[in-house]
Amino acid sequence: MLHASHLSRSHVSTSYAFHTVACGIESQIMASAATVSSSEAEPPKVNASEISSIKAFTESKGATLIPSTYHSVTDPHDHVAHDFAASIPVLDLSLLTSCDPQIHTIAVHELAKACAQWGVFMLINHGIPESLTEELMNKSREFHDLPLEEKKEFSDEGPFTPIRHGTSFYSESEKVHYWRDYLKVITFPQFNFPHKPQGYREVAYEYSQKIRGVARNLLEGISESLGLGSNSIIESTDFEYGLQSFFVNLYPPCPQPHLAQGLPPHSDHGLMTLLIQNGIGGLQVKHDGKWVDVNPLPNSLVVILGDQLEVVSNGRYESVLHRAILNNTDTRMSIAVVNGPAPDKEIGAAPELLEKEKAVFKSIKYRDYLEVQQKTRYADKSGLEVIRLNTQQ
Ligand SMILES: O=C(O)CCC(=O)C(=O)O
Ligand SMILES: [Fe+2]
Repeated sequence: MLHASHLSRSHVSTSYAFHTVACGIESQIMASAATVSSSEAEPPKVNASEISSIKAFTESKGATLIPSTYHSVTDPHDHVAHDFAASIPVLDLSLLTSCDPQIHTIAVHELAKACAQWGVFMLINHGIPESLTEELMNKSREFHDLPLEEKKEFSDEGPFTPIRHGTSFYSESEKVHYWRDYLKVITFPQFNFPHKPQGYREVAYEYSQKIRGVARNLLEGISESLGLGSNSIIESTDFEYGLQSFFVNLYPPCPQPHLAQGLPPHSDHGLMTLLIQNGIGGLQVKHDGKWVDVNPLPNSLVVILGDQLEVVSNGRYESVLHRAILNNTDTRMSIAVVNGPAPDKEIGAAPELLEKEKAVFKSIKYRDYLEVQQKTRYADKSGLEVIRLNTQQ
C-alpha cells in the first residue's frame, strides 16, 4: 500500500502560453465553419471501430474530412463559448492552508463561493513544482508518440483495468465517437503506470502523490466550508484508500473542428478532478446555462468538482458539466487526475448534514456508481439521476 507524502510548498510560476492559443479557438471554429458548405465532399466511409487511435488515423490518412461517425455537434451555435472566462474563480491554496485563522477563514469562504457558484476554479500556489508538471507532460507526449504496437498491451478491458490505452469517450456503448486518444491509469491505492517511455512511471508517481496532498487539503477546506469538521469528508469517503485515476488525453488537430468534439459534455465521477493542459485551450465548462472557455492561469491546476462531491455535500456543491472542443492546427493534451472515495465505501451525504435534512441521493458504493455511470453515459449527468431520490414527499 502506498501512502501520500507531504507537500513541499513552494511559490511557483510557469512559462506556459495558455491564453493566446485558447482565445484563438473560437475564431478557428468560425473560420472553419465558414469554409464548409453543403456541397462539401462526402465524409470518408471509415468504420470507426477500425480506428484504434485518432493520432495514427490522422497521420496515416492525412484526412481533410472526418468520418461521419465523428459528427457529434448537433447545434453549431452551442459549440461556441461565451466570453466571461475571466470570471472563473482563482483560489490560492497557500491561503487555505495558512496557520493564520483569519486568512484561513476568508479562504474557506472563497472556496465555498467557488464550489457553490461555479463548481470549477483555478488553484494557484498549490506547491507542485512547474518542472514536475512539464516533465509529466513531456513524458505523456512521448507515450502517445510510441508506435501503436507498443501500446497494444494496454487495450481497454473496462473501468477497473489498471492501465488502458484507447480512443473516444465510451467507445463500446456510444453511437458517435470523439476525437481523442487516452491513457487511463489507476494510480491509487495501488500505483500502476506504464514502464515506457523510460522515466514516465517515476515522474507520474511523484505527481500522483503530490496531487493527493492537494486534493486532501481541498477536501478539508470543503468540509469546513459546509460547516463540517475538517476531516468529515475524508473520513466518510475513506479517502485514505480513495481511488485515484490519471486520464492522459491527446486531441490531434481535427480537420473539421466545428463538427466533432474531443469529449462530449459530461461530469466526472469522483470527488474532484485536478487538470493541467499543454498550453492549448479547448476545455469549456457550463455555467448558468452557457459554455465558458477555461483559460488556465500559468502553472495553475484546474479543479473540477465531481459527482461524488455532489452526493457527499447532499446536492450543495454540484458537479460541473464540461467538454473538450477541438482546433485544426495544434495537438492539445490534458492530464486530468480524478480523486475519488474508496471503491468499496458506501457513499452518501456527510452524516452531519443528514441530522437536519433528507438525503438527496441514494447511498451506493463508489465502485457500483462507476458501473452505473458507465452504463448511462450517453448524456450529461445521467449517472447522478439514477441515484437521485425523490425528495418531494
Ligand atoms: O481535456 C480536457 O480539458 C478535459 C478532460 C476531461 O474532461 C476528462 O478527462 O474527463
Ligand atoms: Fe472530465
